[in-house]
Amino acid sequence: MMAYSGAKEDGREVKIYEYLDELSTDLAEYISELSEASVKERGVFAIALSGGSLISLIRKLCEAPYSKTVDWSKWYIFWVDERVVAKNHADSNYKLAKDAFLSKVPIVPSHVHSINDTVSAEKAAEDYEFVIRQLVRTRVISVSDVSDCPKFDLILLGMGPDGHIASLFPDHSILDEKDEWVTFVTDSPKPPPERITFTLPVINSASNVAVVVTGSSKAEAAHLAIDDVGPDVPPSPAKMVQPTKGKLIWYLDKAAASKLDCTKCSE
Ligand SMILES: O=C(O)[C@H](O)[C@@H](O)[C@H](O)[C@H](O)COP(=O)(O)O
Repeated sequence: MMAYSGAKEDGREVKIYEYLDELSTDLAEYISELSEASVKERGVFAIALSGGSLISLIRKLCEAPYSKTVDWSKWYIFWVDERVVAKNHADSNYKLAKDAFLSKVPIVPSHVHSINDTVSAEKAAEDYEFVIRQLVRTRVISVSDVSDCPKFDLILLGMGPDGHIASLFPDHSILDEKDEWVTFVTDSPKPPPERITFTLPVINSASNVAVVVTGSSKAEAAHLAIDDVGPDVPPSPAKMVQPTKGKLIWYLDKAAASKLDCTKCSE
């Protein structure tokens, strides 16, 4: 049973689940509904994945009914962030998604847009932005009418205990990046150090963003990102996820939600 689902004043929704199994069932249903709506509206579904625990939480999409009901041929896959390692390396977000998800559903191989793993982080970010530009031009990826940024149908994020999302880490100058769509870091505090990442303007231009957070190690970061903690606490990267026109949903398990202020959470 879901413990709590509440819409906040600013259009965000926070969903809290007693059991991981329920969270992942609901998440699969949510993704399949967005896919259906997007295919109906635009003929395609452009989704960007992160790495980490998120991937195992979307695994139900590979099972019935979704394995059969989702229009996989219309899916285009991107990575919100990627570690700059070979695609067959254990640290690769591509490999993680491929092994646990993409290889189990009939996605068209040419619709899977992973990074160039043979070049530097800087060049990989540049190449990836170029790929995205081409697909915006042909409207495989929609475009935001407010920011000129790509408008992904869905961006899926995890969050670290330090409040990072994608490869946007706290107190990093990358958080101020306004011009690039995809940028790089060579000093990630979470290994491996070299990564490429979507920038905040791209994340905040998406039609839908879901932040999926589980486990007690993330409870404090979830509280700081979701609750109103006043102007004295500098916003974490996760708090800076505020889609301009899109919809934001937080999917939390009970442990990750254990430090939220919300009074209704225990109802
Ligand atoms: O490449 C990465 O490291 C991920 O894309 C990263 O942004 C991840 O989503 C968070 O670190 C949460 O990871 P966990 O859910 O595994 O804690």
